[in-house]
Amino acid sequence: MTDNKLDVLVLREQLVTPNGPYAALDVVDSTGSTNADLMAAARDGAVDRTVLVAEEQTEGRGRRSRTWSSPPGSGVYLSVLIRPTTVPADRLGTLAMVAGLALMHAARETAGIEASLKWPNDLLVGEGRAKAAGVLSEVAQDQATVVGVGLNVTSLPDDAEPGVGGLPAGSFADAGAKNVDRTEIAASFLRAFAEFEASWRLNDGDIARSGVLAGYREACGTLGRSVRAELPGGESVSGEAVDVDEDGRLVIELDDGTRTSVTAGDVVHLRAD
Ligand SMILES: Nc1ncnc2c1ncn2[C@@H]1O[C@H](COP(=O)(O)OP(=O)(O)OP(=O)(O)O)[C@@H](O)[C@H]1O
Ligand SMILES: O=C(O)CCCC[C@@H]1SC[C@@H]2NC(=O)N[C@@H]21
Repeated sequence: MTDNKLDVLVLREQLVTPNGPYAALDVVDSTGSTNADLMAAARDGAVDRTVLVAEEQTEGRGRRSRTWSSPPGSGVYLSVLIRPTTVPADRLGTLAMVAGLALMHAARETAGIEASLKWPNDLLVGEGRAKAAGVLSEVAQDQATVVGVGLNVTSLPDDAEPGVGGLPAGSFADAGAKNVDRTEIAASFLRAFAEFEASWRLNDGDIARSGVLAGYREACGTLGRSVRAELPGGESVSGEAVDVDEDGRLVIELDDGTRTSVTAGDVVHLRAD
């Protein structure tokens, strides 16, 4: 656990207009879920590029209604409200990939650790490929989208260990990062996210044209591995993960050489060797 708190003044100074790319940024001591808070704020008219950071979440949520352990002082839990009015609705989901890339950037810049992305958006660290961060992107109304990121800086306390999910929980500290400062990590992530998101938005959410896809493919440790994608209703698709396509789908090559692609929304679990 770290003793120091996130420094809201430093974050605002670096990131909030007129110097930085965000319109507003708050840090709260405790809340249920920063994603839930910004979803409600979006419906109440909160502006584009609003950021909410929490020291602790009591009802942190992961994808597919899973729980995200968010104990005080050991991680970065934040959400960003984006209103990309020119981006078609069917591309909004790819904002989560933008966040995944920004997580890679923050891991490299602040902790100097080796990390990779597990499709669609888990940040894995260390030799055991443990999950140190995840992304939850939710559409509020119209195009308003809340992108939430949970990142373990130090190990989760034993009693906060996540119970379900296919991956062990990891953290920057477990992966060998020293003197990791949560304010620095949050700032690094938010700077990178703003930069990648600006390009994504300028290109109407096209991940190929914005350069997001190229960066993502490079970072994606799932490619080249044998995987089993579990779909709703007990079905599954097994084969080699060979590509991520221009819509962000994972392309899987089956044993008979045919290819099929799966969307993040459809995959309940992705098991990789
Ligand atoms: N702070 C945390 N750090 C790491 N993992 C966590 C944390 N809190 C919860 N989890 C785990 O992450 C899961 C949510 O992530 P996700 O929905 O991506 O599932 P996953 O098991 O990681 O992926 P998959 O099922 O595709 O293998 C939760 O079910 C829980 O097991
Ligand atoms: O891997 C996942 O399942 C996604 C985890 C996302 C967790 C973050 S923490 C900040 C934001 N608020 C939430 O309730 N969830 C996201």
